[in-house]
Amino acid sequence: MPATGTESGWTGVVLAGGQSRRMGRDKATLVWRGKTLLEHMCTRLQEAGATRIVVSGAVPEKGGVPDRVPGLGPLGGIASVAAVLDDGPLLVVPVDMPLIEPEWLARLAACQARCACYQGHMLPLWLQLDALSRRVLSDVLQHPPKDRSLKTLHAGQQGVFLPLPEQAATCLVNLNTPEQWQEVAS
Ligand SMILES: Nc1nc2c(ncn2[C@@H]2O[C@H](COP(=O)(O)OP(=O)(O)OP(=O)(O)O)[C@@H](O)[C@H]2O)c(=O)[nH]1
Repeated sequence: MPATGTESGWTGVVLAGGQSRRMGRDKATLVWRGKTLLEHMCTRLQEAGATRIVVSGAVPEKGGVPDRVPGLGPLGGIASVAAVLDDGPLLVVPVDMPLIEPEWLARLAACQARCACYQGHMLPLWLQLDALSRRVLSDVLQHPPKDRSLKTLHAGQQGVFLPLPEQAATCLVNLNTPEQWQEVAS
């Protein structure tokens, strides 16, 4: 199990699989300020209070929980991680948001919200898993759904979002393309 930390508290999960097609190279291994994006995200989660970090996706040289059913995107990655961990709280983040502020992750981890939102838009990858979403995830691996959107995890769960305030905008930068990467790296 490629995890570090203790068995108590909450587990931070970094989604680091996928194809990085738009970027044209593996986003997890891009180096920014002397560290890879994957290392940055692990650090952010630790700073937010995660007592264990798990990487989702077969990341070369870093270990990682491989996707059990390839091709299901982030939903499949999260389901694969949830399947190998105990029932403790999990907080999931993507690998490509290096400006994420630990403060907001800590707030999400500390409240009952399932997911953060900003200006009315859900941030589906800032995700906290509860018993219900774990049940949905277990079905995902056995019966892969047509709709692979993470929104399926939140169906019928309106009103359980943590709204991020205006000042959180800067940490929502998502690096998907070489242009976005250049902007942050330069
Ligand atoms: N474990 C796992 N993680 C994934 C998978 N697809 C995407 N991710 C992760 O989910 C987050 C959002 O990914 P996207 O930007 O939507 O997809 P991507 O594959 O990284 O990039 P594109 O190919 O350009 O769409 C990133 O942190 C990815 O590393 C997958 O199939 N498995």
